[in-house]
Amino acid sequence: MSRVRSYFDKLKVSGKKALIPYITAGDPSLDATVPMMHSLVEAGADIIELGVPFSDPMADGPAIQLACERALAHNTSLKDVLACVKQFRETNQETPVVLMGYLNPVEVMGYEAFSEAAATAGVDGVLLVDLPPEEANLVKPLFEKHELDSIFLLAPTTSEQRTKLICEQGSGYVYYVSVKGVTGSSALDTKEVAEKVAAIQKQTNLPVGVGFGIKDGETAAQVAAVADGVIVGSVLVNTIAEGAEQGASTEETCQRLSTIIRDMRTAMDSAQ
Ligand SMILES: O=P(O)(O)OC[C@@H](O)[C@@H](O)c1c[nH]c2ccccc12
Repeated sequence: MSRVRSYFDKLKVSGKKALIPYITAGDPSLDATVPMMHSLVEAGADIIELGVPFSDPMADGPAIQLACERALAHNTSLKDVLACVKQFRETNQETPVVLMGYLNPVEVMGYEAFSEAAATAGVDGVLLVDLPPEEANLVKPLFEKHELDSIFLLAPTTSEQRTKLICEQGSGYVYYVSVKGVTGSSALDTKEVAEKVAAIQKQTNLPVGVGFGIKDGETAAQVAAVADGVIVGSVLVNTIAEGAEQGASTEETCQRLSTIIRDMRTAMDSAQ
């Protein structure tokens, strides 16, 4: 069984929900990425979504677009991102790492070469925003061969039929996007999320993670009450950006990220 699935199973036994932070690799620097990953885990993160910077991140709002720009400004490549995962794995073999990005850099590296390199580095799952499940057979056999989970997005507008297909094609977990729009949005409707997640859970045994618009302990706890995982990106990425503007040290930025994650962890656990 994949590290992602067995981690979710373990959480279920202890009655906890997964807290899944997203950061963009290479932002503000490549050197800061691995220390930030470790800090997130120490503060209570369960799975890390590591963003592969891309020049045209069409599903991302301004916060993550700028993070991609900062990372690309010093030439962070897919190879660099994989090197981060490898370095992270030197001292952490438990925390699943999911690469989050767009198809183009993977295509440039080559699907086979990417799958092999990702698995060797210690990546557990891959979410390619612009790879629709209908075209997943391009890469899925390779991901399976290398024991990489394929994670797909479900939107509020996804039909029941397509939800079924996504659940069949996906592994590890499915990602329910809580609102129409881009990352960093603000209007999350917990009631609507609860209904959608329940409908998805009827279709699949895969854990359902929810992301978009979760920015504090309160929203994290509300979502944790109705889903298997809580995914949080822009609030962390904005904190990283602020630190970079103020000339904060990596340590200082790590501490700020820890505070946010710790608050969410506490709120999520006490609400269970
Ligand atoms: O930023 P938010 O609103 O907290 O949502 C998480 C999201 O950023 C992260 O999962 C993510 C980063 N890039 C993406 C692209 C598509 C879907 C999801 C993502």
